[in-house]
Amino acid sequence: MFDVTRYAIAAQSIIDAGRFLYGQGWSPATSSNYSARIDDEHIAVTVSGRHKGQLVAGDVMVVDLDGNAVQSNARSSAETRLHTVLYQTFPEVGAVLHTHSVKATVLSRLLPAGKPLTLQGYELQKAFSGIDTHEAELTVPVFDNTQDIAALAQQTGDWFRQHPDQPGYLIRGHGLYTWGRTMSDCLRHVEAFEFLFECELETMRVRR
Ligand SMILES: CSCCC(=O)C(=O)COP(=O)(O)O
Ligand SMILES: [Zn+2]
Repeated sequence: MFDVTRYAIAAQSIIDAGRFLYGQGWSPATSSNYSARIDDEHIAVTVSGRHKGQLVAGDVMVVDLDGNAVQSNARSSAETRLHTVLYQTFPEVGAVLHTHSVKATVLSRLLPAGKPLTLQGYELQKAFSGIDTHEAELTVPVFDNTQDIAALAQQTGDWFRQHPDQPGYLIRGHGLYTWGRTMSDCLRHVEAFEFLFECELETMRVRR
């Protein structure tokens, strides 16, 4: 069982995040999925296929950390396991956001296969929790897109267990996953990534 008040707070944070992310153009149409922790065993997560700019309470449901629906007949996000693996791996994670922006999608397609995106020298890197200098090196792995979400969950879990300080990853031609202790930390991380992706794309354009 889960606490209903905690669920309501988590669901509202997801609804609000959807309005913001859709408004920025980072979660068009039914793309993207969002979650927020309720307790050690449960998260609130978006129902699959819902428009993320128009979320209402019925578009958010509860799953356990194995991705099983709790007190709901709805189908949770097709990518639920990409969320649960992060909550299982990092007990301090309180929210996970997956977005489908143009910049994340284009940049992930331009990066050479098998190489992560390395970010260094940007003052804005300090927007990420735990980073206090532009000299820090952020490594953003790029996983190939797949419809085999269980396999991708395994891959991402394995990578982040080895790199627990890195705040997100790209899926090629698909989008961004990032997380934080709170929903507002997580939203800040999405914004920071978007700024940095734009800088990287602009740098590539100028260097061509
Ligand atoms: C229309 S986008 C294709 C699915 C996807 O990548 C996504 O983020 C949304 O899937 P969900 O099942 O969470 O609605
Ligand atoms: Zn997606």
